[in-house]
Amino acid sequence: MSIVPESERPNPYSAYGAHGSVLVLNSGSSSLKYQLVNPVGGEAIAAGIVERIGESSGSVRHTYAGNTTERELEVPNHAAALRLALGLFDEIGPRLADAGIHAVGHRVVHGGERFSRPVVIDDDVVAAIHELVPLAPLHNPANVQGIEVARELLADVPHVAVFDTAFFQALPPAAYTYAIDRDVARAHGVRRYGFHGTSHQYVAGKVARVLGRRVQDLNTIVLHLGNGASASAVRGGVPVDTSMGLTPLEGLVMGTRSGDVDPAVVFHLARNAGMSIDELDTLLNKRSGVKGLSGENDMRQLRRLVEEGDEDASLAFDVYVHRLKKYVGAYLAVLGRVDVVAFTAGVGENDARVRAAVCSGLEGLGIAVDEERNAARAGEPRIISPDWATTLVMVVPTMEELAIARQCVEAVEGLQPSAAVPAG
Ligand SMILES: Nc1ncnc2c1ncn2[C@@H]1O[C@H](COP(=O)(O)OP(=O)(O)O)[C@@H](O)[C@H]1O
Ligand SMILES: CC(=O)OP(=O)(O)O
Ligand SMILES: [Mg+2]
Repeated sequence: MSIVPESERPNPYSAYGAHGSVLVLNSGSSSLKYQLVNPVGGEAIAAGIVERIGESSGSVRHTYAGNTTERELEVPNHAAALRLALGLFDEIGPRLADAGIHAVGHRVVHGGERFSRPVVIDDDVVAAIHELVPLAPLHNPANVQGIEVARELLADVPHVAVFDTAFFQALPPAAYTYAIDRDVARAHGVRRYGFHGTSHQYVAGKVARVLGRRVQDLNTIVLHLGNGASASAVRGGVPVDTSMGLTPLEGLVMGTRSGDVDPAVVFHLARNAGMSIDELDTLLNKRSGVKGLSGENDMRQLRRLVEEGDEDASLAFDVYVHRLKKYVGAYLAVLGRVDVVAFTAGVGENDARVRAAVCSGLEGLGIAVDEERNAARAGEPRIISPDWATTLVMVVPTMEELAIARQCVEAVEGLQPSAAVPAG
């Protein structure tokens, strides 16, 4: 299989021609990323990020027409962050009133069992997202704040919620069920939901599109390696397993999150270290992962420490890679046949060393990376495995904002969702 040139790929979204731009808002636990996107061509018209929300020294960066404006300032909460961002559109451009905004798309992290596709937001949807706060205490409160302020400031356009969990609502019961007392589990919504679904779905679809294949014919392992990180096994466009669970804590080792641990670690520390539930939550979500092991959560800094011979950093890197390799092996077994392993997100797209380490030793399974192809840098999807490999290893930049923008148009227009259509 090889890459089909962009000019020869049909654009299934050209029918969206009439729909102007979509403002996409992605509220994280301490940041707000935003992008004004053209859903047809896919380009970002303007983009920005507000960081360190709730801390004493926050910052904002806004890019429009090739110019980037940066400011340091205190941003007390997500509502203030959004007012700040929208103010920058009017100050620096493009003016919101002139931007042809067709809809506002909100990334919502937890949609529970209720939402398996994007929905146009009304008061009932806001209440439902609020009800899911206990399942996503780090993410859903910020999402609700973002939605409330955006609906107030951009009252004339439809707002759409696009859920990280939606794609994974198609997981089979064997993959989403925890083997615990079924009555307790049902009463409290305890099951695996999966996250980063917009990215996993986009990348699985994009792989098919750039290879000129039907997504229905491909089995793909997607490795979304950002600050949060997750793996998925996708058979014919449908997810059959993923590494995150009830919350985005399970699975891979992440920047600050532990990923899989024996749940008895929690009981042990509660009983013997006197730690409270909130302290344990903070320990596993914010003081663990590669940061917990090395002091650094940013992969670039971690790699610098490894190169300086820091032993803690080396162990952190090895633990990170070991966990990833285990998930690749597990998903090979789940899928039976794997056509593509696709790396995406900040680490997956940029860190050749991580990709090489994850694939090393897998030659017997038909998986390998070619050193030269792996080292090449490009913003486009590409193949990095050698010609002899039976599984393609690819780097596929994720475009969550574009995927959200397109799902927004589909929800507003009542179009067939693009779930099975190769996106992008
Ligand atoms: N050139 C690079 N090499 C290695 N890691 C990188 C590089 N650029 C970004 N990253 C890593 O990507 C991560 C952030 O990825 P991103 O997908 O933006 O995450 P999130 O959306 O969760 O904030 C950081 O850990 C950062 O270290
Ligand atoms: C769900 C999740 O982990 O999101 P993020 O990677 O943005 O923290
Ligand atoms: Mg991300």
